[in-house]
Amino acid sequence: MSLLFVLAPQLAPILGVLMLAVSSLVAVYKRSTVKVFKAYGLTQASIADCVTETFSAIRTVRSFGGEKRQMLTFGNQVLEFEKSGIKLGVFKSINESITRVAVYVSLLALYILGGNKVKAGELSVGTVASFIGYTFTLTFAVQGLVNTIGDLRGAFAATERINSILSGSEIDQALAYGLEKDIKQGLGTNNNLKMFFNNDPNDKMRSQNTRYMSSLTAASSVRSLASSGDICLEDVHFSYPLRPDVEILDGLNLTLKCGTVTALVGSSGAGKSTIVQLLARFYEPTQGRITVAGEDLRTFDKSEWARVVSIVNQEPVLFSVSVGENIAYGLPDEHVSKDDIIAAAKAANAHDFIISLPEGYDTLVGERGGLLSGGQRQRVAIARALLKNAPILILDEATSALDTVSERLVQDALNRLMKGRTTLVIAHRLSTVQNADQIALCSEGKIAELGTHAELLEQKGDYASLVCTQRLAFE
Ligand SMILES: Nc1ncnc2c1ncn2[C@@H]1O[C@H](COP(=O)(O)OP(=O)(O)OP(=O)(O)O)[C@@H](O)[C@H]1O
Repeated sequence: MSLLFVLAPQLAPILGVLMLAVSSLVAVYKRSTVKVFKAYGLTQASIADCVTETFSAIRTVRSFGGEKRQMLTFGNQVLEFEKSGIKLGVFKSINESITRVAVYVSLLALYILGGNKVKAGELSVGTVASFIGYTFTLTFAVQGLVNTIGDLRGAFAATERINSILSGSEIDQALAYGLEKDIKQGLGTNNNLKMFFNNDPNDKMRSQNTRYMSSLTAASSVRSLASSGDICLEDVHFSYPLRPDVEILDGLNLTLKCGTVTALVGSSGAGKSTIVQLLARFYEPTQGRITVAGEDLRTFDKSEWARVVSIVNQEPVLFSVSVGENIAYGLPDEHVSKDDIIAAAKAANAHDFIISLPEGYDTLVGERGGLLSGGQRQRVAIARALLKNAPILILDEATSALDTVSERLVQDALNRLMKGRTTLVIAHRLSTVQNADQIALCSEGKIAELGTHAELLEQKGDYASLVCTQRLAFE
């Protein structure tokens, strides 16, 4: 810049005007495109959301014949995206045109003025030529800056959306810092993981984390407590964060004796799945506590707790990798040998169907395991749970969606899985829970009846009526 002033003090004011014009245009450009870029980013994100949601719940969509509705929603979003894209394009081209016109008009003025000065003998041709050369370079640099600022707008709009999601949820210390500790142990040279932790600017938060982590029960104790102690839900109250005024559990007490099977029954909406979510620590009780061998679960870090609890759901989620890799996912942080995978698959009654697949254990299972039948998916999930070998097992309506043959194979595999573990089974079909060591009937957020099948039948209470209703339904 100073070189330019030395070269041509007379032309510098023109350059100043030129720079001022371009800078003003940059400022105007920045302000005018914020909203348009934001709308463009949002419509793009909503298309992605729609696709992810549809494909992750494709069975539900199909079972309701919802394809047309999903296609309409997707089509509307594409049109919205097209509209906002065109609007953005128009904005970009108007701004680009104005910027270019301003630049070239300024250059024209420069040529005229420079030419006149040369003609009058005030400046040499060389000076004017170098001046114009520098001005060109500067102009293109400013234009590049304008374009970069344009791209940054899009990035800012996306960042704002991410921040609005992050700021809406509090950090779950038991999960976040347990996870951080876990990942740090395995960081090694993995730069993909390192980038999550290198830039923590908040030292205060870090010292809180350290205090929090040091108050946790040691990892080795978690497994031994879970393997040897009863699990007690003591006066547990719970409301979901999105409906804090509705009490789902209202002073619930229940003991799951170590190494035995407890069946949880009750009408729809009674709170059975909520109990599972609390045991898995997806949520914490709003009042009361859950203990294992007398230790409050909140003193365990969540990743340690996750290692000692296996959950097998009615609709197990498989990943779109091979069958073998899905089974090995039972121990995600370890190298699992092929022999261990096969042993788990055999115990889960899954080996025979797996070896009949086109590529055996290397066969890909498709998106969410969609290339396998419901019973096959469950047996793969059971093999995964067997490999995990967790002392606590939760079966959430694991056999209710199967035909008789599949159900027998799955039930057989489950019996093997349940052996020696503290198990909680949720099943609507009472025939599947009759052999449990105890049956708990959940009603209005409490355990209303507790005992063996025979004891509860004798009580002639709600459980007895449920059994009666289901018998009638089967007759
Ligand atoms: N994430 C949530 N946010 C708010 N309320 C919820 C949430 N999940 C469940 N509920 C409510 O909590 C209550 C208990 O639900 P829960 O799923 O525990 O019942 P359930 O006994 O397992 O029912 P089902 O046998 O039909 O699965 C229901 O009234 C339900 O509407």
